[in-house]
Amino acid sequence: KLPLPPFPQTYYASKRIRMIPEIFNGFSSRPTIATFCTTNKDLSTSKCVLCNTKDLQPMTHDAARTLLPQIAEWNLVNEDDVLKLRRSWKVKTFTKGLEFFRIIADLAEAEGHHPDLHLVGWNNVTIEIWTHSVGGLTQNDFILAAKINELNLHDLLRRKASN
Ligand SMILES: C[C@H](O)[C@H](O)[C@H]1CNC2=NC(N)=NC(=O)C2=N1
Repeated sequence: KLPLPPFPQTYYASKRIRMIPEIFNGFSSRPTIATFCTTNKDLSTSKCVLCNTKDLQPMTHDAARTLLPQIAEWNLVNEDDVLKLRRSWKVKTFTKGLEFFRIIADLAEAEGHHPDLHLVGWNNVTIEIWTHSVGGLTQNDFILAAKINELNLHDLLRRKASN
């Protein structure tokens, strides 16, 4: 395994980079040109692709770690070797939790990409996002997470306890 070269910003000059096999070894071997989102704005204004797109492969842990800073408050988890994105919120009431799910459902339907929704202990919402068709993470997951971060869920959420 070659030591991974540092990711100089030049790679993102035109927001299009040649996939470097060593870094994106989860992708098809031949270097492909892909639009690589470089800021949260890019992710939240991108569109999910169909998950049955040919050549869609799970991204490497390193690639996921590189993208993670662009989706504030989301965590990267590894469950039975499946990388997923996870974020939790506290909602004001159980029914506001269901309203939360409704908003997320409309977004997911619009994107054709769907999260796993959990509502536990009446007011704890957790969302997990991963691409089931590839058994791991793809850019779709980061796009959906970025779009969830742009939603104004203020009236559904409990104010953070001011410490
Ligand atoms: C064809 C269409 O893209 C697939 O059925 C979609 C639907 N929503 C999806 N959502 C997620 N998270 N993973 C998938 O693999 C997936 N597949």
